[in-house]
Amino acid sequence: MQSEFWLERWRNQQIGFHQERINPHLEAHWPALDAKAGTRVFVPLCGKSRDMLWLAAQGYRVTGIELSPLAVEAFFAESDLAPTRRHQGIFEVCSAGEIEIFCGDFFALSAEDLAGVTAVYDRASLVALPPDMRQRYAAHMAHLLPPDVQILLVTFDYSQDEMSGPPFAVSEDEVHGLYDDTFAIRKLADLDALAENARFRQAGLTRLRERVFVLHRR
Ligand SMILES: C[S@@+](CC[C@H](N)C(=O)[O-])C[C@H]1O[C@@H](n2cnc3c(N)ncnc32)[C@H](O)[C@@H]1O
Repeated sequence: MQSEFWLERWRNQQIGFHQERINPHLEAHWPALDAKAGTRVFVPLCGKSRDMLWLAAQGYRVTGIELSPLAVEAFFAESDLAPTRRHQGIFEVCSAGEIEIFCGDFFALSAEDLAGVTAVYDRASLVALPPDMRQRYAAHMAHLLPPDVQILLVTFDYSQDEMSGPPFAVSEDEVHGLYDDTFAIRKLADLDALAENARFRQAGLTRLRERVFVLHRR
């Protein structure tokens, strides 16, 4: 999926994925990871997710990455935070308090950029990418992340024939195919999400599963 697709989405404010409330799966399942407060949590493809505020409030240092500068600016403005700016390699990094957001392409991050990360919160990131990019995403994630890292992964699954993504359908088998070599995977929740997602019903979906996994680095 081209970067321009997402930049355009943000320019046109087509951001139906954004949630005003903290994601309930994050609140419910974060304790399944034993990430120590004070350590660093990575939020890939973070948009302007308010979940970063929740993680910071739990005592973590939060590092996001987001392609769209509009999303990064909106995050800090809507959180009443005035970010400072620095350059790290090719990235502009905006930070305020315990939250920093790298503005740019996830695939350009290096392992040095994520040194010390103990946990990852991936909601609507894997499902934002088409199949070939999901392979690259999982491989890059495994390359980037330190040993002993854990991931809380939230995915959607439906019949891809009923709707073209994003969000793309990511099956349980695909999660295993992407990560089995590098992570031990445990499913924490498997929910019928159609009732509470009117926009997906209107798009024609007849089935929508939302799944939550915890992944531990092998
Ligand atoms: C479906 S949204 C999810 C945002 C966020 N995780 C949330 O829960 O609200 C996907 C986000 O990924 C960003 N994105 C897409 N490709 C990216 C890339 N290669 N590097 C960094 N960000 C990217 C998009 O701009 C968009 O904000």
